[in-house]
Amino acid sequence: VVNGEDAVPYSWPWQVSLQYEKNGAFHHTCGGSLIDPDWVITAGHCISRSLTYRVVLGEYDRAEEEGPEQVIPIIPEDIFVHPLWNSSCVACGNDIALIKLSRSAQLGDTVQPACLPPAGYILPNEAPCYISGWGRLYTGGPLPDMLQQALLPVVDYEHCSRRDWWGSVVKKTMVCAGGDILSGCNGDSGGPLSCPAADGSWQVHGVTSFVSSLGCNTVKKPTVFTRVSAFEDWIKETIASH
Ligand SMILES: C[C@H](NC(=O)[C@H](CCCC[NH3+])NC(=O)C(F)(F)F)C(=O)Nc1ccc(C(F)(F)F)cc1
Repeated sequence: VVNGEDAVPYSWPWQVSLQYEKNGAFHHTCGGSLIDPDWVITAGHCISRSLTYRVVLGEYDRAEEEGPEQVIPIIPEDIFVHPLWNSSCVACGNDIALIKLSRSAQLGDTVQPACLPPAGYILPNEAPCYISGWGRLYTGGPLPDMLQQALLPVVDYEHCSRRDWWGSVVKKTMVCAGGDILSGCNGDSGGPLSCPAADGSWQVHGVTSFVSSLGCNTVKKPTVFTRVSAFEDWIKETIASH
């Protein structure tokens, strides 16, 4: 997250760190969101078939064992990347994946699932949402230890698809947010765009998908998220059948 701030510890209790194993050690590669005690939603581009993954829940400072962490291994067959995701076409969308945990998350003060938005729901322009993650603090910069957050106002499709904004790269199955000095950055992929609902709950409206290859916080290139409300049937189907 570029130009964000340290989150209040455990204030985004659905935020997870998706980590892959390399030479016996695990490394943060993406964010994700707990949406059910057994299921995490992340980005399709976060998954590669050849890697072994684990999920860490109740994480805050990646450099410290603080106590609430729950480290849960992932069985490769329990990763469901959207069938239409094409890794050579991030602009085509469908950048979404579901991960079934090998054991249920223990819910409490530091680990809670987020709600899903109503199917088909479209956020209005300027709606206030938050991005969170352990992605780079600036383009090419380091990964932070503490979870970062930033308030990113939604940029509706009409604005986001303007020629000098994302143009035809952005699709209606995506959500744009931010667009000036605040943005997501590499390593925030797969994490949540969390927006407050009228009833006081938080809904995960976006899965962090891409930023400009010119730089994370490029003016008129807001961070682009997979629009979760466009994939509710697939989410429900996948969870119901596994
Ligand atoms: C460096 C930058 N990386 C990204 O945006 C990667 C996703 C990369 C997926 C493709 N391998 N996502 C992130 O860094 C995220 F944290 F912001 F989500 C990038 O490649 N951006 C980008 C590439 C192509 C297109 C376009 F669709 F236009 F071709 C748009 C953005």
